[in-house]
Amino acid sequence: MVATSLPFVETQSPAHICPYDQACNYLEWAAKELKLDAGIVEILSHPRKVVTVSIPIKMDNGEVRVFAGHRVQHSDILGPYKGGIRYHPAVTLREVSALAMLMTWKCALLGIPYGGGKGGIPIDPKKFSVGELERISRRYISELIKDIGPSVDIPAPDMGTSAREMAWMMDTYSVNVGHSVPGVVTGKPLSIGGSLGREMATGRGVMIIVRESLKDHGISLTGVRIAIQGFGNVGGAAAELLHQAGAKIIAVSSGAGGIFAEDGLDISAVKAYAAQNRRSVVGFPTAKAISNADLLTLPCDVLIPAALENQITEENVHEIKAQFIAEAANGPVTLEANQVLEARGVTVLPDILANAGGVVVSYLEWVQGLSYLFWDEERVNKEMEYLMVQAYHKVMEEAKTRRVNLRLAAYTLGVGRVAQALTDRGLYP
Ligand SMILES: NC(=O)c1ccc[n+]([C@@H]2O[C@H](COP(=O)([O-])OP(=O)(O)OC[C@H]3O[C@@H](n4cnc5c(N)ncnc54)[C@H](O)[C@@H]3O)[C@@H](O)[C@H]2O)c1
Ligand SMILES: N[C@@H](CCC(=O)O)C(=O)O
Repeated sequence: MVATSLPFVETQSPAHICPYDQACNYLEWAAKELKLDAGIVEILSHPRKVVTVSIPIKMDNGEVRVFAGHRVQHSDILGPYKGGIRYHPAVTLREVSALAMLMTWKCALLGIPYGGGKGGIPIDPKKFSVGELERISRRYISELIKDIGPSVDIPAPDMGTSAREMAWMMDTYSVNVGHSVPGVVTGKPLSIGGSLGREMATGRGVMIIVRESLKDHGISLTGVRIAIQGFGNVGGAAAELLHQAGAKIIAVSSGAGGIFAEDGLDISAVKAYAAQNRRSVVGFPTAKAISNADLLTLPCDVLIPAALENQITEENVHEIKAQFIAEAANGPVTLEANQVLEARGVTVLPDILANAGGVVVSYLEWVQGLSYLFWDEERVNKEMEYLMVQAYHKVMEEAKTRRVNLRLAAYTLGVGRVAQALTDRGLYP
């Protein structure tokens, strides 16, 4: 086992599976296959910088509350740290650290010039007013002014955040440094240098990877039965695009539960319903109610977990009936469950490939901003599709050459690129 202790004191993750240990197990697995030097693995199993700040905020009722805000910078060997900021009650420093590490491998796998980072605040955004969320976001980023920047660390949306928070963060950073710096975050609104196509990008990438994998198995998307856990930025967009491509979306869910329709859901109607119901799909008429746990075990062709990590574990893996699993979320399948699924012949499309469309278009947004030249949506989608399909084929080829499953293939490519760069750069001093 590689050392998985983080250089700070931290309470254990509330989930029984520690996400950071899980991330280190994946790294160790890839390192063994690549026969990496133990020193390289030791370096890569620790984040380069871990920052936790206090965020004191005056609530709407006048009360002062203090929140913790994390930013973990895992590696900048290949370029500036890159990764989203999550607002969710289950956020812990260990979770953010694990997600930062995943970003390093994801960017390396896609061949985009970034390292990996992640941020998070353990709050449920639904329980705060817009004004409170704005003050939290602005104070959080103002505490991180010295740690981020367009060539240092570039945040983006993740669970519980969107273009709105990115605009507040970009503005706060710009005001603090004294001039406008659009490149400090990606996933911004179009009005301040965002990219066309970014909002749907992660879902579009999921659709592309599912389509390519089905194609390799001689299956077309038409009529394929798909269940999707999570109906937010990623799950909602994936549902819409897969539905448009002819697939039958039989179930979707939000945090409080899901909905199921044997003959397929009308995704535009579900979207409209969720928009009116604080982004919840619960209670959608003409569909049956279903729990988030039962959604995962529905008989379907493709299962897309698009919410939290550790959803498919040793406990429920034997009940999973889908033949394809596309990890739209980060880390939804544990290593043990992954091995059981692979042994059963289930195709697991790993997160660092399947959900990379978001960071790819973040990269395209950053490139457009730096060159002061903005593209139409068709061009953005085309460039993203090219990078995603290219990465998909590289993973397939790697899996074939090494005779390993797709997750290990994706990891050997991602980890291998970072390890090579680390070796070439050498260790200072
Ligand atoms: N936003 C991006 O660009 C992006 C890119 C790559 C990967 N991801 C990953 O995709 C996942 C979803 O992110 P998002 O941006 O769509 O977030 P989001 O906040 O827009 O949506 C999250 C969805 O999950 C649901 N949810 C929350 N808690 C849940 C629970 N306990 N069980 C089931 N569902 C629950 C929410 O109701 C919502 O429908 C995360 O793992 C994130 O890291 C996001
Ligand atoms: N949060 C997203 C997007 C990151 C980005 O665009 O920087 C992810 O996990 O990939």
